[in-house]
Amino acid sequence: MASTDDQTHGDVADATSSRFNSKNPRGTMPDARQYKVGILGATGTVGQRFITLLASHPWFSIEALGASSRSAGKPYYKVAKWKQTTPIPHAVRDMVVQECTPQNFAKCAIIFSGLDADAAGEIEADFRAAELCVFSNAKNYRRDPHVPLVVPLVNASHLSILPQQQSLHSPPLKRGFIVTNANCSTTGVAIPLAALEKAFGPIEAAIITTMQAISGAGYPGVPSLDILDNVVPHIGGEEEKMEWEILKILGGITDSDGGLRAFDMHARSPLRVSAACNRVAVIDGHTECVSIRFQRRPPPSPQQVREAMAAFTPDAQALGCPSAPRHAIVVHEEPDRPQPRLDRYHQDGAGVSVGRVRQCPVLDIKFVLLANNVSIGAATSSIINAELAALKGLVPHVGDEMDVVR
Ligand SMILES: NC(=O)C1=CN([C@@H]2O[C@H](COP(=O)(O)OP(=O)(O)OC[C@H]3O[C@@H](n4cnc5c(N)ncnc54)[C@H](OP(=O)(O)O)[C@@H]3O)[C@@H](O)[C@H]2O)C=CC1
Ligand SMILES: N[C@@H](CC(=O)OP(=O)(O)O)C(=O)O
Repeated sequence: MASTDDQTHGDVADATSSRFNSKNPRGTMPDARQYKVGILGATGTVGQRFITLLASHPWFSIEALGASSRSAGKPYYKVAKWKQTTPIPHAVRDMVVQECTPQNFAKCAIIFSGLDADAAGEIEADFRAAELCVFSNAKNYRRDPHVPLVVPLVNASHLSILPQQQSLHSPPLKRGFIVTNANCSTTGVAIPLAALEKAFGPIEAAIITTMQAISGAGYPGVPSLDILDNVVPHIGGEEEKMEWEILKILGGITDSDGGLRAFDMHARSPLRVSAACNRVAVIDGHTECVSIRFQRRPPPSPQQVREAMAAFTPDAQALGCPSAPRHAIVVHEEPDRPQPRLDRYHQDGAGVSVGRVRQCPVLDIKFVLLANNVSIGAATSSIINAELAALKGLVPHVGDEMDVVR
């Protein structure tokens, strides 16, 4: 079982828990220089979490903030409806919010995007075309055949498609790219599924029922009269995203006839996924009930599943990404865990909590998971993706020659 030695509970833990991976302690940088980063959608739910997490990041320093023209030109503290449990970091409080144009972010090596999907498509494409490295939370490019959809604790290897994305761009790019992370519910379930496929081989079927927090809908999100005392059994487009994104994330990359590399959508061992998504009256933290069937017969026992999940060590941890959780999956023995209120800020929301691992009388195994939708479901994943890209030499410092890094 994963140790819970560093476990802390409740919202206060957000401000106090030890954040950075001890394998790569604070201050250890790939090349002793900080990367300047910009945040698009900085005033929103995900943008605020970016700011909180990046304020003390050992490699990244916040250089510029962007949002809509409603906010541009004004000091950050005046336009952000700040909902984090810690104050706005001093260094960004008075920063003037910019329009989201590449010129305003020219000093940045890395761009984190928490843009509303209605705006993200065009803006992120413009930033990539301006040779900026974009790490996006928006759904717009997740299905692009040359854009990696990376859950950093699962498929960091998909970053290897980036040179192809750059060479196919018109005109070809030297440093700009887009990396997306997944839908928040997708991210939560992809991590234990990846752990189990690594230990026991292909999973054939997954049936997932989500109970998703209000913050998943951004701010101000779902009206209180719709969600208080209620469960809403529909989140537009969510089920389709989960059923599709899991296949891209858990699939590999193959070489096709034309010499182009392509995502194989878990095609060699087809996985069928059914998702049912519900909005519940929880502020942060998506809970998911998952039943799975393995290809292998006989399937692993619940105890073997618990042990495999607790032992799962993703590349991001082994490589020393500072924001990777110490335990990718924390396995609970208590029959009433995980719970959003108790478990969502464990490890600063960077891991997944799993409990109630038991036999499923219809498929093989069932369990419950909890993932912080705004942290590992959004901002934390983008940040670890950028750490991975930096470690792999894919993110040059502004002003560096590209042959230094490739
Ligand atoms: N919340 C979550 O749990 C998750 C969210 N996501 C995705 O992350 C993205 C951000 O979500 P979230 O933070 O919840 O959304 P919010 O609605 O809270 O924030 C949206 C942000 O986008 C900015 N924005 C809106 N329109 C424009 C525009 N035309 N030009 C420039 N900026 C604009 C807003 O700026 P302003 O304040 O000026 O209006 C704000 O900063 C979305 O794409 C969402 O789907 C992904 C996973 C999880
Ligand atoms: N739809 C998710 C959050 C989200 O914005 O997802 P996506 O980035 O896939 O649109 C939720 O409501 O909880």
